[in-house]
Amino acid sequence: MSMNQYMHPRNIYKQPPNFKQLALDYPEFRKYATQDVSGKVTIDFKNVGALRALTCTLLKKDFDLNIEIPPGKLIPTIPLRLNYILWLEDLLNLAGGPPQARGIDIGTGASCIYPLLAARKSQWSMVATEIDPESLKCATANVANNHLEGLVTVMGAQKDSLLAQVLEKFPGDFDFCMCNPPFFSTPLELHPFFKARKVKRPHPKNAFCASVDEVVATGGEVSYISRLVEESKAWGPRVAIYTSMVGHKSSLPPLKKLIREVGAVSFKQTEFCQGHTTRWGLAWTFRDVDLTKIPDSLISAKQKMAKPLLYQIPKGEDSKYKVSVVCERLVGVFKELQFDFQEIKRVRGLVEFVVVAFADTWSHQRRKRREKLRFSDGGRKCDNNNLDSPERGDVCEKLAELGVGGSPSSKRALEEDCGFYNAKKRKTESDDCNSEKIYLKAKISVARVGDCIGLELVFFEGKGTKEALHQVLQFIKNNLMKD
Ligand SMILES: C[S@@+](CC[C@H](N)C(=O)[O-])C[C@H]1O[C@@H](n2cnc3c(N)ncnc32)[C@H](O)[C@@H]1O
Repeated sequence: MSMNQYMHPRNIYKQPPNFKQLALDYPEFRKYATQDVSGKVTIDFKNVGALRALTCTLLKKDFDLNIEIPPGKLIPTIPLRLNYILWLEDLLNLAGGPPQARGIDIGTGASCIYPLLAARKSQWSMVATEIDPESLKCATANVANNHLEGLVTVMGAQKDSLLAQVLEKFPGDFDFCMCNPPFFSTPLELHPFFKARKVKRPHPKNAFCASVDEVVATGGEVSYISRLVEESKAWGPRVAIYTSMVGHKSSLPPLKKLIREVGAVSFKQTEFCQGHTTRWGLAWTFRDVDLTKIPDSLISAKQKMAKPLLYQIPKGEDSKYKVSVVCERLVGVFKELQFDFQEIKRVRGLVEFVVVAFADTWSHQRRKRREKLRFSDGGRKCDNNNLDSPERGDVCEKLAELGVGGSPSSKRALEEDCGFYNAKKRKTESDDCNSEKIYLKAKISVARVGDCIGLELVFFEGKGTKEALHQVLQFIKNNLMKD
């Protein structure tokens, strides 16, 4: 499935480029364009020349940038690169940075894509580093050809350092740093067999268009970005927001752990989607900025489609095992937790509520309950819902299929994508805005499925993140049907 719909909301390539028009307007692109019997114009994505022409043409058409990419060097996909720049814009707005930000691009490549886009699109001033002499030469030429030397400085770099060489050479603070690291640890990983790591995952559709040195580094991206995180610890607030792209989902947990360990104040994770490719972005800061506060409207549709939490209410006495009784008790729980709540739908076998919490009113109660259990029940976990029961699986599956109350159809699990860590909470003007005060907003539905009753909880927004919803579900499990 193409994931263009999940691109950043401001990405102009959410609407795919019109290849027919590109072929009419740009002779270099036309060379690679073919028309099928239905009149549809396309290119061969396995042809490196066609990919290079597409990238150069889009840069020319949409950003008035003229770039050269030598044979064998990485050809950047523009929609994905633009996703990263737009996310940086959001982060910088959050940090109250100046409109003309000052940034560092680590490993800019022959195209110098990020600094050129940043300078042309947003007038940011950029220092770009590169270790490969040929790429360095080409990046410098690309900047000059576009008359952007006033905003972009390209500098040769040493392999053993990522940030130090820039921060030692250029005084003053930077608003951000960015990095598209070499994702792989060995050239073997570039083989299509390894790239299609999962049975269900299709083989890459595009030609491989980079040199091995550009995309392979000892230890792969985890080691590379870990170096960046370690270096960021040394430079702390000299750079307002440190960021990196991440190529593999499996790299996120160790990196987030390290970000926590080096004492970042807050961090944020995002997804960059384009075509059949998903990449991730990590941002962290040592300044007093809460990166988790990216406004909801800017979170991609995919992130909003959080996987709902499902729970089958264990069967008890017949007279109490009714949707109406469960709802009554649920309302009791909402009141106990001081939720603002509203019933938004009631049809046969289905009731939906929207609930809003302005503080965590459940954690203490969980602790007290756990303690009570430890003494009364020998520490056995009180979860009368048998997680291994096949029946439970069926009901949850059914609930998910039903998409109770229009819940998201996507079943892809989403990771916790932000953290508060040591956030030094400071009252700001925006704290007075109501939505900023929301700790948790969610939809909670009660539905009958066959002869069972299930709950579905969907996270909407709130500082408590999805973690808070997990905790609320746990509270409901522990309290809903108790007498
Ligand atoms: C995956 S490429 C990214 C190129 C470009 N930023 C892009 O997104 O298309 C990684 C680049 O980082 C460069 N590189 C690797 N280690 C580096 C280091 N320590 N300092 C600066 N550049 C480095 C490589 O030569 C390569 O050009």
